[in-house]
Amino acid sequence: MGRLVVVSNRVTLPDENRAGGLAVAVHGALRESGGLWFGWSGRIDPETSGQLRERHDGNIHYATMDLSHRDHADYYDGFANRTLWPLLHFRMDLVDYSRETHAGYRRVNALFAQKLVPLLHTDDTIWVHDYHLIPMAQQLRVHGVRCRLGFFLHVPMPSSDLLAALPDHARLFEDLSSYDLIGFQTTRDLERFQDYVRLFGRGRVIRSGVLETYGGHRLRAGAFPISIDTPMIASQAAAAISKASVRRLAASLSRRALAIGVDRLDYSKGLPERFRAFARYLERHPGQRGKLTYLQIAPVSRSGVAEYRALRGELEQLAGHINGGHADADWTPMRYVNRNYPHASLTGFYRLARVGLVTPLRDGMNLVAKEFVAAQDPEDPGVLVLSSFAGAARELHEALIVNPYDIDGVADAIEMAVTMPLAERRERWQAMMAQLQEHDIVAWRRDYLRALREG
Ligand SMILES: O=P(O)(O)OC[C@H]1O[C@H](O[C@H]2O[C@H](CO)[C@@H](O)[C@H](O)[C@H]2O)[C@H](O)[C@@H](O)[C@@H]1O
Ligand SMILES: O=c1ccn([C@@H]2O[C@H](COP(=O)(O)OP(=O)(O)O)[C@@H](O)[C@H]2O)c(=O)[nH]1
Repeated sequence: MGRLVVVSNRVTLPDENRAGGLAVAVHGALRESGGLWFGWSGRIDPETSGQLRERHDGNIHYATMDLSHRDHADYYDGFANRTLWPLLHFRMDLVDYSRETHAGYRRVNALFAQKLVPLLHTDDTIWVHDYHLIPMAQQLRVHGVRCRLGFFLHVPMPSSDLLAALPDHARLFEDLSSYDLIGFQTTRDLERFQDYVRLFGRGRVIRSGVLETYGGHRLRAGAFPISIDTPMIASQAAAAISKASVRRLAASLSRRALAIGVDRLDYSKGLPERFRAFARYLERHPGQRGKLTYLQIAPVSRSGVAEYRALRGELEQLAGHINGGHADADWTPMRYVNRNYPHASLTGFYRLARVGLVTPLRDGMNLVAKEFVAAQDPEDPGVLVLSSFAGAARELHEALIVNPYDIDGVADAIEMAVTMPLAERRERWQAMMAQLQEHDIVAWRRDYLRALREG
């Protein structure tokens, strides 16, 4: 069997610590099988842009490239994160389309393909990740690459009417037909894509999972829910309890219960709504006053995009307002932190928490939801409050499933989580943990690559 070559916008180099589920999951998959990981280094440097940097660590070969200011502005901040990201998260109101950034997106995809081709072997299996790189396969085919080529979309696939509102949508989605297999997070995403192919994409759904595009090309598509390294997170969390950062957090709570949220600072994560729901919980349940501290970790993300900067300002105001209105001399209801924490500390924080708050307005999967469950103490597990609009809700049925737009409903779910009897907490946790033990990161990688290689 040939090598695995992973291509993603962002490559996380050894010893780098960056928030983001894709990097965590891809790294886990590559560590297991070995192979090449190719993509952007995360650096913008006009002097070195376009130059390939290579490095080996264990069984992983890393090849990365810096970007120029213009490429970064057009491709990453522009078309990927100001056009595709809001579109794919059902936020038509935030979509900003320009032909210039669209051209930049195609230019960087072509550049990536050109740099990757000399590194390829004929029997490689190439696995391209996410919305940044939709045209990548088509570009590689132009260079004569005949390897099996798969694509995985980490974010939601929205309703077909939204996709069809994108100028030049047919060209973009026809580019997908150069892949052999397209993977989605959930069957809902797959179904919505099939609707698009039938209604607007000038193609045919031969049967679920087998499509014929305009021009008669056949390709396969399927749902492959991404997951976590469940046993690793469980043992990391148990060990993390003795880490200094985790002990300090535990001591600072003065025996109060902890609610935790961990999200990139992104409008898809529903943070303003969550903050309001926490305030509503304090108002609707005065008997709970002083019993729960809410820690929100929200590392800054995509700060080159105006909407993200505006969100940061809004959250600072809201957090200040909530604490100003509800704090006591000896208790601050919420702690709001923009730092990025290493995974090992986070798993210890999750284990300390009675409540995990995962309430995105839309999310492809949300690995934090899964990590929170895997990190719990089996004898005294915490409760997950989970948005029905996260991909993870398709699997974690025993969480308290909420509609993140229903502020009263989320407030009451927080109260229910805090007061839930131990027997019910254990029952819910065991069911979710069993799911995560069976469907872990190894299964995700195995199922996807088997489908890609065998198809
Ligand atoms: O690279 P960034 O721009 O800093 O963003 C980080 C990642 O965010 C998104 O993650 C998605 O993938 C997760 C794993 O499948 C999934 O759980 C989550 O729901 C998605 O939002 C983005 O799709 C990635 O490309 C970014 O690397
Ligand atoms: O300070 C932080 C915040 C988040 N994460 C990790 O970033 C990932 C976030 O993935 P998720 O799927 O929840 O959302 P995304 O950010 O990819 O949209 C998870 O593995 C988190 O543990 C981290 O390592 N440090």
